[in-house]
Amino acid sequence: MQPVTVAVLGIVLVGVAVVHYIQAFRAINDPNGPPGPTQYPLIGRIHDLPINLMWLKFKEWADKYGAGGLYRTEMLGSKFIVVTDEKVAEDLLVRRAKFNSDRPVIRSLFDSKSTHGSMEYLPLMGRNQYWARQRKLSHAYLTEATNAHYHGAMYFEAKRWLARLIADPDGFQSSLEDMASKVMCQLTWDDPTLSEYCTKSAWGLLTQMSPAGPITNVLTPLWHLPWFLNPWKRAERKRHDEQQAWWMERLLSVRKKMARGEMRPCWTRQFLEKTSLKTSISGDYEASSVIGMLALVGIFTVAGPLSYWLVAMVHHPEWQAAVQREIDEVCEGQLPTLRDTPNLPILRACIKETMRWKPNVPTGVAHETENDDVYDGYFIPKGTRILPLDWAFLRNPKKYPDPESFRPERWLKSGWPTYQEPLTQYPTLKGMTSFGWGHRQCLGMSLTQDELVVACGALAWCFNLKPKKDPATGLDIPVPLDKSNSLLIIKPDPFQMAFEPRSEERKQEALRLWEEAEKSDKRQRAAFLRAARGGSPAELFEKRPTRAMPEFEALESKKEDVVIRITNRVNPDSDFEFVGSSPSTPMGISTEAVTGTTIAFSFILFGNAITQSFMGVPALLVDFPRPSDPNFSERARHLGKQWPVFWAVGNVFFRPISTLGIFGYAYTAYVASRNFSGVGGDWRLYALSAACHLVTVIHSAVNMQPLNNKLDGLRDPKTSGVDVNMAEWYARRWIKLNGVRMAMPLVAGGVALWQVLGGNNKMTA
Ligand code: HEM
Repeated sequence: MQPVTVAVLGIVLVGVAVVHYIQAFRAINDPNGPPGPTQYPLIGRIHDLPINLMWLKFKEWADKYGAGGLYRTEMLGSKFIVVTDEKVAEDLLVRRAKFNSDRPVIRSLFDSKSTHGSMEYLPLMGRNQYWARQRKLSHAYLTEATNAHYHGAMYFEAKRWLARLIADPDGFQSSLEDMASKVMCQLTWDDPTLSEYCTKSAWGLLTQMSPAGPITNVLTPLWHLPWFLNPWKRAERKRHDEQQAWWMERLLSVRKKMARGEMRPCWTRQFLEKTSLKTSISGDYEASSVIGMLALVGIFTVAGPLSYWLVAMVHHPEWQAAVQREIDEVCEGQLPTLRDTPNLPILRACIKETMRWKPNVPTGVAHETENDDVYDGYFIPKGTRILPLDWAFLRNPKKYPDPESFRPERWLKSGWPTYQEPLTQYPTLKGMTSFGWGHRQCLGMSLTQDELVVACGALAWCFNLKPKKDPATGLDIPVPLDKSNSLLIIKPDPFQMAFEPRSEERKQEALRLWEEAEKSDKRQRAAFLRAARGGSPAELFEKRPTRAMPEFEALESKKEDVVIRITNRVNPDSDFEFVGSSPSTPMGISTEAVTGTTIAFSFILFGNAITQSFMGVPALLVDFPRPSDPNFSERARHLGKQWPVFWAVGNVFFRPISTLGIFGYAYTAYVASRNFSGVGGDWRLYALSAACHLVTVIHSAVNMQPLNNKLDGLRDPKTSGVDVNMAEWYARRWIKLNGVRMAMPLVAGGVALWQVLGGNNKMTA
């Protein structure tokens, strides 16, 4: 090629690229679209959005572009509407919740939205069937626990924490998280000793899902590198598999203890004993995930505000003193309990102000739109992420004058825009913007408020929270106000402070309370075990039917992003040990729907066969003459004419549904054999049901059809060659053979129904 030609081609190509770029630039910065920082094609605004303290940059843009309550931005092709005003959030996320309640994909998790049925992370799921049923279950369990004051778990753990702070004040940050974790481990598995691993596991998931976690959450294309070049995917596979195995091990261990009558009440027992019989939760895998996820989500969410409470109290000794005075007066020297909550408005105001001042999910959690929409004249395309920027809501100077300062009086004194009466009820954390919006609003609001009242109340009762003195200089070591990690749920960076018991008497009282609580707990546990082993109360808890759940065996699925392949043998001494499982149903088909429909088919076929054998054919044979009777030939011909009418429905309708029965039961057998979620039971019995339908179909074709032809042929014996004298015999033979078409669907449907209702499990329990 001539150099001139090359040059011309080069210029043309560059020209085309420039024109495309300009067009893309104009499109992305459409002057009729929502306001926002200038976007660049492909990258959007990724280049100047810092990974650290990202919400501050979002707020800076909010101040510049968000006067109308929202602005838009883009990151590597993902469109964002950042909402900066509560009213707009209300419009978009509550009033239009029907189509604005989906979640965006989190790239560095496998199937974060559960699109392919992984069913693992309720708060991250798309708006699908798994989310709906898990949300319902979580809501029910949390409400019940709230009403029962968490069965004393919070009081118990708060006392333990006070004793730990007295013994090791410098370890306060880890004992604080451990306290929150122990509360959740008690509620979920009645086992506070699991807290350490649970916290570690929560940390792993939180990091993995945060934009400031693995780079693949920001530079998403990296996630798609081949496995051998992809350290992020390999690391996530390991983390994920360990977490799922651990959750599953928890459930199996509860079931084992239940079998011995040794399991005290907790959510997992509640599920296995009661909920599993009536819920649509698909099985062990899903149950272990929803309960495990609840345990995880309740750790850092509560630990964050609790850490900031310490910061607030150290910086505001005047409010600390006010809280202490209130508690001393209201509780008359006792540790505060949840019954005191209405009488502790200053405590609640300081807790709420802490959460306003230092929100621990500062960016909010993104929703994703499922429809194209127009809001306030702006077009919002389907698939846009809507980010309710909590940092901006809580720093709105109109609603929160002097927003940067810690001012609990804004909740306590009339004249402040946020003041609300009665003070026995307000201030309350419930309904705060920090807990999100619409159909996805947080389910842990009551738990958070209650745990913070108990824990912060206990701290104020026992300690003066102060800066720590530097032993070298004798000066206060500063407690920073603006240092935190940058994960989705934040907490302050490690800092030092002092926990000074308010008096020697209080200190001794705190130690005594813990000693007493610990002894009483041990006594109760021992008494429960004794009763269980003695046989009587155990019967209250065991030998109840639990829903049939398949045991687990190795499985691999081809779809890398969906498969849950648990490879480590977590519990070698368990009867229930397993090496793998998959949560999803093949091709996303609901097994329960298939099995239910197939069982219905079986019983329809059974009903049809009964009608034919005991009504239909006998009716045709009423007063059938003998062959010697002069009317015989005419009557036989008549039978031949009636027969196709009688049998047509069988051919057109019942034979195809009998065939569908084979496929339906075969599918269920396959699902049960591979431990996909869905109905429980023994796959061999479902295979037996499929075989019954197969027998029916073959029997119909081989034995019944020739008789049909003969009966049909009675219409015109001369051409068909049928022996007319045999007319009644053919019909009676047909009735006899039809017995198989009655028995087989009955066996198939009966066995399958029995399995679905958990009968098979009762035998093995
Ligand atoms: C200070 C404490 C907490 C804060 C600030 C918080 C915040 C949030 C936020 C922002 C969301 C997403 C809302 C949305 O998408 O609009 C959420 C969802 C959720 N939270 Fe919390 N949360 C807290 C404590 C808890 C606790 C203690 C639990 C339970 C033990 C909990 C359970 C959940 C669940 C299950 C969801 C998912 C709801 C869904 O997707 O349908 N949260 N939370």
